Amino acid sequence: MGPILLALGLAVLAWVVVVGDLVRRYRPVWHWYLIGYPAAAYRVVFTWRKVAMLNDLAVSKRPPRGLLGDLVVKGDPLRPVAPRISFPRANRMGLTVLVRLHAGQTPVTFLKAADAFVHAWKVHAVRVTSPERGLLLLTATAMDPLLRPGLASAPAELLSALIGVLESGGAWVMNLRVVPHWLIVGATRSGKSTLLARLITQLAAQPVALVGIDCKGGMELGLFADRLSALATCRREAVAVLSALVVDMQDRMSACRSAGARSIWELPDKLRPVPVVVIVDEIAELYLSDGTREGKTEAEQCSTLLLRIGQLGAALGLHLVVAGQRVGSDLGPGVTALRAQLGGRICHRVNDPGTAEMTLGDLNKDAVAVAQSITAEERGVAVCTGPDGGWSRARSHLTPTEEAVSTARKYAATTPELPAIDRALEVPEGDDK
Ligand SMILES: Nc1ncnc2c1ncn2[C@@H]1O[C@H](COP(=O)(O)OP(=O)(O)OP(=O)(O)O)[C@@H](O)[C@H]1O
Repeated sequence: MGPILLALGLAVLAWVVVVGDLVRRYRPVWHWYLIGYPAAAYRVVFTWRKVAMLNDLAVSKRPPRGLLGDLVVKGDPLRPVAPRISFPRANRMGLTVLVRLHAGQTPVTFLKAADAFVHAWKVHAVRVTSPERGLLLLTATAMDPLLRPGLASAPAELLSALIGVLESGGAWVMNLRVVPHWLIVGATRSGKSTLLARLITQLAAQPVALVGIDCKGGMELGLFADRLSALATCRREAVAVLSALVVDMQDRMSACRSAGARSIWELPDKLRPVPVVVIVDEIAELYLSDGTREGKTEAEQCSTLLLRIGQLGAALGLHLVVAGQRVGSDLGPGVTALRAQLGGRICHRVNDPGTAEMTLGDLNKDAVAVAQSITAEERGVAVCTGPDGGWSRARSHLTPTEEAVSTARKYAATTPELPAIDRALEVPEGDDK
């Protein structure tokens, strides 16, 4: 009887392990609710006091002094008291815990302890936010939701592009009406071009002019030439295109002034010029000087023109999306000034800490640390800023080049014409050597 029972027990155990593994792989949410959450909740409740003490989250309280007749009884040791927490509440991605702060405590010490929570609770990440004064919300994600991101959805709006999914499972949207200019950085093979392809695919169907500046000979943006209203493939052409855009910007300004409008969006439909999105691939190619006087002048011109569009373009329907492998002050002072105008930031894996710092450091130090921890395997993963000043890890939808190219071709006939730029790009006769 004994060996039969043992064999039966082992068979049941093996079955549970195999089924558990299958559920984890194919139904991760079920696995989380059935197995992951109870174990994590147990860890949160039973490790809370210890983690709080080790990370200076507990406050030392003096026990009440006792009175024994006329004598005050003293001498009890100080008692560390951890802040009170709610019972962990499960959600699809992980769990949340509310913490009631002791008087005098601030969220900063809890932010520093986020890593300690991750290890003690064996979860992927813990975010600390404060929904109201005196309360903290610890949001733990069980596993990296960006490993197998689903498809998010977002309402179709003019100048808005659904790029991918946020770590929270929500839609990652670049809405140029809300955040007019963007800086996208990432080392080689980190996912920049895929993201630009996604952006172009999303904007292609909209009544928007797309202008490409790709000084790597047009290798990247040239693929979408059918849907581009203009494409500059070298710095000389970039100066011509940007100068024409600045002239166009001045025309838009006068149109708004004479109609008493503060932006092109206040103009009547008939008078409203088409919005223009200028996509720059590899910003360094515009700013780095080759040592020649001509190169230096062109770099300075690009810097000044981009800055002008960044400063004045938003209300006039001129938007910048600037991408590059790295941005740093060595590209010249103009790049720091331009960065200040590019309110939207996307930082993929980068090779040097300086680039992550330059991209996100002026907005949020924690975001810099998260961007620096993106690995080479996490292609398409980035830290992006949100419209509310917050930030998140996110992953772009993988848009294959063929799909992006065929979408560009499909909407080629709707490409708005920008004659001023076409004229600027025409090679003057006798200058075609
Ligand atoms: N969101 C994504 N999901 C999955 N894979 C991705 C994603 N984005 C990019 N990749 C993969 O990473 C590879 C490199 O991406 P991409 O060409 O966009 O990088 P890049 O940063 O533009 O590189 P380079 O600077 O060399 O052009 C692509 O071939 C693609 O397969």
